[in-house]
Amino acid sequence: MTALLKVDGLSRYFGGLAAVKDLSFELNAGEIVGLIGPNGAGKSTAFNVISGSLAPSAGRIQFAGQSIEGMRPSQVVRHGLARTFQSATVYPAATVQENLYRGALARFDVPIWAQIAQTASYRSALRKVREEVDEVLEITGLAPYRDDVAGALAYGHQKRIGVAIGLATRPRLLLLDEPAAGLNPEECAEFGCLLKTLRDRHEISLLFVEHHMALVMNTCEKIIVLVQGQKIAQGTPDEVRNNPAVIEAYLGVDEDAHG
Ligand SMILES: Nc1ncnc2c1ncn2[C@@H]1O[C@H](COP(=O)(O)OP(=O)(O)OP(=O)(O)O)[C@@H](O)[C@H]1O
Repeated sequence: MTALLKVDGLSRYFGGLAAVKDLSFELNAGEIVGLIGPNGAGKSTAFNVISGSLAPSAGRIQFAGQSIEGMRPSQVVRHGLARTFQSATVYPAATVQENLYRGALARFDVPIWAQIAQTASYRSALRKVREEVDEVLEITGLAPYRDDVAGALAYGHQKRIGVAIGLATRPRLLLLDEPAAGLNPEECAEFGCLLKTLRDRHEISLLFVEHHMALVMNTCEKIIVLVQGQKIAQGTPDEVRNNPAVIEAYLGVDEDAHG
């Protein structure tokens, strides 16, 4: 099977600090993969480099057989790889629907002046994305809130808008940075269902960073563990859960075991 995403020897330094060091992994089409690790392990940096927000110091990134390292985020999105951010990153004063149009229009190279001037090219792009936005609103359960101002919605819904903006770019792979942060257990379980629906019914592969272990263990078939910028383990939830290096370095050794 050809990998959809292939990360090979990826490093990113900040001065002398190796935030990500020699990271290699593959994600196949249709997989849900979790990237976990303690605070400061390099997860967000890895996301930023893969999605084009940060240039790599070394290494290669292939997406759907094409080299994408060094591309700008807008180019990466057009190749079918989108991401969400830790903060909900919605436009709070815009309606839910307007937020999604911004995501959808990212696929078309319509400059901001053309959007303001409502040129023919902008209106044509809008027509194309209208149905797609409706579909994303349905998938994410946001359809009843389409005309509500995003900033006035509950936090759980705002997090969904972040995901919906990413989906509106019609990605083959969606990178989610801490999608469940701040959600209550019920919202978190619903979120896990949404992720599985995206993969099972809409053929979107997912790579996500998350501290919420129950969500990671219940949703991912493959987990990559980073500690201090380096991959220390990779495997199924059971393999990772039972890996002594992960238990010691990440999950923490049971204090009583020493007593
Ligand atoms: N722009 C930057 N300049 C300098 N150092 C940075 C920068 N971004 C990240 N770092 C450092 O790189 C290391 C990895 O940070 P990163 O945010 O990628 O970790 P993380 O695993 O996402 O952490 P968290 O779970 O807390 O979000 C940390 O030591 C951090 O301080």
